[in-house]
Amino acid sequence: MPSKKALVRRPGPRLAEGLVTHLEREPVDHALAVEQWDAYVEALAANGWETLEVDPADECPDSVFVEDAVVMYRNVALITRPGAESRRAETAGVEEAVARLGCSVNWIWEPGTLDGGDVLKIGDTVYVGRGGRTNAAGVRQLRAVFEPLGARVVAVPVSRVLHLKSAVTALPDGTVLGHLPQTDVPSLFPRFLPVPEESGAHVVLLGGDRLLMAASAPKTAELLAGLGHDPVLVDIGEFEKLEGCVTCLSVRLRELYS
Ligand SMILES: NC(=O)NCCC[C@H](N)C(=O)O
Repeated sequence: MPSKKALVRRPGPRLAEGLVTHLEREPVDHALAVEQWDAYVEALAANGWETLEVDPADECPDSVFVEDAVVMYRNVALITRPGAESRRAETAGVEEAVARLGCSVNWIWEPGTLDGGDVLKIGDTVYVGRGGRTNAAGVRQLRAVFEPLGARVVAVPVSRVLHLKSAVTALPDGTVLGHLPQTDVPSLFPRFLPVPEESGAHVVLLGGDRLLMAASAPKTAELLAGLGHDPVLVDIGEFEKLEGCVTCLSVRLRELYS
């Protein structure tokens, strides 16, 4: 039976200093961010996910974006080496959390860099964005860890946004959702559905027809509802100011052995 656990990490006190690369910096309201994070975690729980808090990494402003620190394939964890130096200390607590859950653990090593936000899994195909945070050595190391387990790793150029999953994610049937102006090479994906909003490209599969999406993408939510999906909207505006998306605030663990 598939597990439904999700790792999350509470926003740290330095959140407002988080990195911005493709956006103008805007002030972050810390109290509102914490409220939005609570509501995000609550939405996961309300949809049957047991949420597990990773120990804080309070010296790292971006630690709330927990998905960048680990990539899961089945019950195998690949601890990343984040492309931004200020994020490297985030991985220790995540490594501890996945090890405690019984995952086998692998690592990206120097000179490789890889952010979890650059990895999109659709069945056994693992798309990896090669861009500002993930380098060629990181792609090679990811391939070496996951291909022997049966994954097919497809590297995808990313130049217009922070991470591959800032541009595209996928529906339960494998259709890739993307906002065309942000997607370098849409033809790399076998089924591609353009969406009308940048944040509409980000969905977290909650199970069944349910899709967790940002409240900032109402037109895409309507489009997807019209196609028989069930969008669950959460306001993550304070995290969007730091280039965060619904995907990056959790790591879902669906294939743990227990
Ligand atoms: N996977 C993600 O989309 N992560 C968002 C990370 C945002 C953070 N401010 C960063 O620049 O690393």
